[in-house]
Amino acid sequence: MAEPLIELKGICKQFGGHRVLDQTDLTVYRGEALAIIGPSGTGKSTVLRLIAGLLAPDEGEIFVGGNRRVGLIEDEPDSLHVGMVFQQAALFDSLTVSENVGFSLYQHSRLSRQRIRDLVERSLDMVGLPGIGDRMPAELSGGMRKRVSFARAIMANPANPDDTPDVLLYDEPTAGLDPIASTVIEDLVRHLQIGERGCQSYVMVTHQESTIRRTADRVLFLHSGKVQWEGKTHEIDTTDNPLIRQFFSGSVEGPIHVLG
Ligand SMILES: Nc1ncnc2c1ncn2[C@@H]1O[C@H](COP(=O)(O)OP(=O)(O)OP(=O)(O)O)[C@@H](O)[C@H]1O
Repeated sequence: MAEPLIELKGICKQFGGHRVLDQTDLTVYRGEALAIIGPSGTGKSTVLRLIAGLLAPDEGEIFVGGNRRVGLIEDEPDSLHVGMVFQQAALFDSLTVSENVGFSLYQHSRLSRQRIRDLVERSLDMVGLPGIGDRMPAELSGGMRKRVSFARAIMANPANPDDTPDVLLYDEPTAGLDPIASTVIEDLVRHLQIGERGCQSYVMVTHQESTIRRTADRVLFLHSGKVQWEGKTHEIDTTDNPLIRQFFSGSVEGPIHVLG
């Protein structure tokens, strides 16, 4: 039996009187690649922020590595290192791509500038954007900026192996990317999972079908405040669950109502 890394038990969360999560139970197991999917506004990013300790539940308990979390991550660090890859983070427009990607190492490490530049170039290479380190963010397309943000998010400090997270959270890393750029990121997510010093466990929030199929081993479908379906990724093709059938067919007919 796989070991639970993160457990959400009976979580309720509401915003402005709207209950987004309603007695939600959810477990992330060690070594698994889990996708959380579901219609827009159903609370997927909220779940990631709860897992990350950036948001506190109104009710319920969160266990991280078997320990009950009290408060937010800023109050008390977790016993496990939860890493985040939130690509929406804006780039600094006045810095070059290279300075953006290496920002954290320039600020907080004792590595030489040349070493950081080499690491930055490797990271840019991994997202399929070699040789653009001297450009300014304004010169890039939206999709390129997103990949540069991804390159920044996966920068590791080789002088500090403890940097490797126990679980990584990805919030829509391929949204807005063309199919080929999406494949580059999807392959990279898997590569980061199995690679040397990789992080074996991750939670992926995505709407993109290719990303669900290529990066997840297990899928949770969130709707109306609860996990309504869970299964192995290949089971999304065989289940007769009406929510899954409607979601993957894209039909407006069915139990999921399109938000206006
Ligand atoms: N800080 C907040 N203040 C007010 N409302 C919020 C806040 N965060 C989330 N919400 C609301 O909670 C609901 C769920 O938001 P969330 O971003 O978790 O959904 P999601 O499933 O990730 O959506 P999408 O797929 O569209 O990104 C939405 O109605 C959203 O407007």
